[in-house]
Parts: sequence; C-alpha cells; structure tokens
Amino acid sequence: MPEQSEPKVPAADPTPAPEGAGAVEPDARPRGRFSRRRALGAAGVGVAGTAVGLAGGIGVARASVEPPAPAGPKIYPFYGDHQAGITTPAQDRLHFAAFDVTTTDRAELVSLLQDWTTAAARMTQGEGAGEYGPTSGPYDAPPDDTGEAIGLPASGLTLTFGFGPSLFRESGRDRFGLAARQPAALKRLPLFPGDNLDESRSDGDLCVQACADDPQVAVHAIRNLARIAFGRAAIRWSQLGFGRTSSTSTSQATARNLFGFKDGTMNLKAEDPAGVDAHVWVPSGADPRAAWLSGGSYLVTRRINMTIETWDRQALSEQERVVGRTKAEGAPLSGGGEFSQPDFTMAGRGNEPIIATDAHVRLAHPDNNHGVQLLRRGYNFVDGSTGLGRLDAGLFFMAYVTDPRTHYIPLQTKLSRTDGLQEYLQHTGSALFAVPPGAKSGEHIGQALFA
Ligand SMILES: C=CC1=C(C)c2cc3[nH]c(cc4nc(cc5[nH]c(cc1n2)c(C)c5CCC(=O)O)C(CCC(=O)O)=C4C)c(C)c3C=C
Ligand SMILES: [Fe+2]
Repeated sequence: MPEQSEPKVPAADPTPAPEGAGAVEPDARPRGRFSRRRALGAAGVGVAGTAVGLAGGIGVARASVEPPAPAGPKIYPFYGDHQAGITTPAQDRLHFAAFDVTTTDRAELVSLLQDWTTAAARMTQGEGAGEYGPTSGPYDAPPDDTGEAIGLPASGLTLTFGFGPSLFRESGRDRFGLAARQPAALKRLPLFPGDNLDESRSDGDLCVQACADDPQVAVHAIRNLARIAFGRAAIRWSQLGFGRTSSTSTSQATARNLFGFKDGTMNLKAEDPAGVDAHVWVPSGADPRAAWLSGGSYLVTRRINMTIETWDRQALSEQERVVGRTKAEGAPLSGGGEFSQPDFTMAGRGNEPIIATDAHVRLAHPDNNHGVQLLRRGYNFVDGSTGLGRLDAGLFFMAYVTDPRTHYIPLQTKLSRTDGLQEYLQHTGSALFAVPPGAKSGEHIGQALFA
C-alpha cells in the first residue's frame, strides 16, 4: 500500500473522563487528563474557521497562488508501509533534529526507539506526548508533555526517523552490534568542492524530521522527543525551516525560495508512483546486509547558506540566466509555461544556448544525469544575521533517494564544480541518514534492524 497521504478528520476522543481527586495525597494525586483533542472540541472549529476566513480574505491578492495551509485539524496516519513525511504533501514548517546516542547499551537504544514510536504515534494524531498530558499525572513528577501545544490541532504533523552511519560504526567500533547490518550506501557524505562545513551542524546518529503547518506543533514534537531521550540520546544540532521550497504533490502550488524563484516545479510528486518507486524507496534485495531497509529511503540534508545581499544586487537577467528559468512564472528560458520541458538545444543571441551551459536547471535536469530524479523536501531558513549585518539565511536542502551513490553524490559533485548558482551558495551543514520503512501498529520504528 502506498504511504497514506490522505488526511483524516479526527475521531471522537477516546480518553476517559477526568478522574476525581478523591482522597489521594495532593502531591501524588493523578490530575484530570488534559487532551489536546478535547480542548479542540470547542476551539478547533474556531481555529479552522478563522484560517478559512483568512485565506478567503487574502484570496484576491494571491489569486494565482495557493493560500497558506490552514493550521487545522489535518491528521496523517503514523503507521504504514512507508514512514509519513516523505511523499506526504510538504507542510509549511520544519523542525529537524539530529541526535547523538549517549547510552552504550543496545537495550536502552531499543527502548528509546520504542518510546519515540509511542510518543510520535500520539503526537501526530493531535494527542499529548504521554498518556497523562501536560497538566495531569502525579503532581510531584514532571509532566509527560511540555504543554505548549495545548489547544493546538495536529496541524498535519509528521515525524520521520532516520539512522546515521555513526550509529553502526564509529571510528571502526561496532557500538551496538549493528555493524554487519550497515548498508553499503550509508557512509558519511564526501566533502564536495566549495563545502565549508560546520561539524556542529553535520552528521548525527539519529534524526527526526518534524513537519507541520504550525511551527509550534513541530517544535513541540522535537522538544518532547528530546525530553524523552534524556540519558539515552541528546540533540547534536537542529534546524528550523519555513516556506517549503518543494511541492511533493500536484495538489500544491509551487512555493518560492529566498532567491525569489519558484522551487520544486520539476520535483518528484506523490502522484507519480512509478517515479517514486524508481527513485525514492529502497527496493528489496538492494543490499543483502540491509534487508531491514527495504521500503525505506535515504535522506540527504544540506544546510546551504545563500548570499542574499550579493544576489539582490544582480540584474534580473543575470538571476534568470543562472537559474535557467523566468523569475515570474518559473518557465524555462526556452519558452512555454512553468511545467513545459526545457529545450536545452535552443540557441539565442550570438548562437549561444538560451539556457546557459552553467544554468542550474540544465545541470540538474534528469536528461543530463542519466535519468536521476530526487524527491526534494527542503525549507527556507533565516537564523538571524551575522556580525556583518548579513542574513544568515538559505535553503535547508533535504532529498529522499533510493541510493545516494547513484542519486545525490554524482549530481552534487557536478553542481559543485560547474553550477553558476554555486557562486551565491555556501554549504555549511551535511548529513546522510537511512530512513527505515514505516512501522506497523505494535512495532517500533526500525524494529527489523534489531531483530
Ligand atoms: C544536488 C541537488 C541539488 C541542490 C543541492 C540544489 C540546490 C538549490 N537549488 C535551488 C533552486 C532551484 N533548483 C531547481 C531545480 C532543481 N534543483 C535540483 C537539485 C538541486 N538543487 C534538481 C534535481 C532540480 C530539477 C531540475 C529539473 O528537473 O529541471 C529550480 C527550478 C525549479 C524546479 O524544478 O524546482 C530552482 C529555482 C537553490 C536556490 C539551491 C540552493 C540553495
Ligand atoms: Fe536546485
């Protein structure tokens, strides 16, 4: 069955009614359970109603643009053949976190994955991270949910988990008895020409991608998973993102990156299952050491700083030349509309190719890369500004691929050497993760790896 991408309307809240305090000691009394869904029973309708109203209000000005996704009660199933958050229509917000595993005990690592699975299954359905919720449970213990999502709907939250190469082997050491099951393709990404990587923004043993239409919901999810991990894993680095730079469904309008260009036009889309099968999922039998990964994928993350101030001083003609598309519509410079195929043979003034030989879309197009396609799922980021008054901003590039050795590494090698866009970019973070298939109810994420 393909990954479930159809959102569903929340079911009636099955949480039992609040328990009475009775004669229990004040410090130990189980307090009334607080359910995010129940809070929404009254408030959720209002939230959704407001969002629709807002979208309608600005509809005239944004006539040709998809209105912002309402942060309504959109819920994606957590369990399934593939993890949610890959072909799921890209939500508007991201909080991505990479973790270092701090325990040396394999059983504790497994228990962490069990606990994360339980909490993720709850939070993606609009429930609190734990069974009591933020304002219930023993009064003398920390709450099992941090509380900042009280009253907020699920907002299309998806949580997608991955394993980095260092989980399997670190400095040659088999940390958790997993080395024999490390996929051959799961190695640290090589250093590409022009990379200026910050180690403290790169790699990691585990990763969690939280995507939602409300930033507070995404941040709440990562915060609670980090809290649950205490003593077993700790955040190594994390990245916030906004304004998805890729559409992953034909139902979505193409968003813009911080260079002001439509980004994601030619992305792989969920409505192309043959393309997704060929380029995203790891087929069974792909790697005899890593049967546990079939139905999963590989996730490449690259924090790419964009020199916004330099870009903003370039003529429109130069900006379009470097990308190979028009800024207004996102159409190839060879003509047609946004979704027209570029004609790389068409000559322009002085018999020069109309789409320059170093234009980004020429170099990245599948026809010029042995048919290779990526499922891009990146986000814009602005992490404040530098001491020189420049924006610390760019694109947090994420791509899901069937094999990084055939799908990302050769393409990035080529782009880093010849892409005209490269002059305006600096890659500052890099990581690769193996993303296991989805869990079935009763299983934990990555269970087959530990079987
Ligand atoms: C290694 C892969 C890629 C990196 C890194 C990358 C960075 C990057 N891209 C843009 C802006 C655009 N990219 C566009 C298309 C496009 N980009 C890649 C790959 C990488 N981009 C591919 C495979 C494609 C599709 C090519 C095609 O099939 O024609 C576009 C055009 C619109 C679109 O199709 O998405 C833009 C614009 C930036 C700003 C950037 C780094 C910050
Ligand atoms: Fe690109």
